[in-house]
Amino acid sequence: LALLWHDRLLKAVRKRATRGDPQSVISAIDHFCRHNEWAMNVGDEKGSILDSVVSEVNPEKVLELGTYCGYSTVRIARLLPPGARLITLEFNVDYAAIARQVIAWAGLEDKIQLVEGASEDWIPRMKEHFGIETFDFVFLDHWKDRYLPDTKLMEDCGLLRKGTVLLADNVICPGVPDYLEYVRNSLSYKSCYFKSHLEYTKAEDGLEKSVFLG
Ligand SMILES: O=C(NC/C=C/[C@H]1O[C@@H](n2ccc(=O)cc2)[C@H](O)[C@@H]1O)c1cc([N+](=O)[O-])cc(O)c1O
Ligand SMILES: [Mg+2]
Repeated sequence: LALLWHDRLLKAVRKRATRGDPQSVISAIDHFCRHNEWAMNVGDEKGSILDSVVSEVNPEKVLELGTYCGYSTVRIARLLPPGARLITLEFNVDYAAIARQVIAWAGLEDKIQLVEGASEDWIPRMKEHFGIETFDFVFLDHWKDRYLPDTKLMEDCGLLRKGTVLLADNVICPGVPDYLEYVRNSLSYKSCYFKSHLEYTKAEDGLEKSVFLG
């Protein structure tokens, strides 16, 4: 059933969005999720906060944990400077297949590398497999119980440098209490909360921006 729903999402994108126009892909997904069937994309309201943080950081190397349908992948990649690269990790093969088509429709394939597998397996391989020393920006939007262990894993693998920005979705709903407690109390991070709403609803949710201090 999930796959059928995702096919309807793809049809909506193909119908409403213009090939090669990322903004129209974003609007098409938001329209579908607001008027047809809710989905756990970061959405338009939190998405514009994401946009402003990405524009401020202007990153060369980006890691996204949790591609899902590729909505935030397209949102981020459309703002990246030429030559910048986004690696996005997706565990579910069905979601990955949808995301690849969404990314292709937006015309952003050459900026994005979608990797299928678990974050804990791929984070330790960023250097030898992708030649990545450190990331400038990380967007966390995957399983909520993985935010903290994966952040510690990125630290241990030396993938964070002084000034790397972590931006975490859903810090209120569904919530990531252990991650929040860590980044807000650790001396290695400067953290701040951007209050917003859960995608396509009136419930509170927000993004936590945490700068690694080295
Ligand atoms: O649960 C949520 N997100 C979990 C996302 C998980 C995604 O991350 C991938 N992944 C990729 C790599 C991995 O290693 C593990 C999973 C999974 O295959 C899935 O595509 C969520 C829930 C609500 N909600 O309102 O309930 C709202 C949101 O914005 C959410 O993000
Ligand atoms: Mg989310």
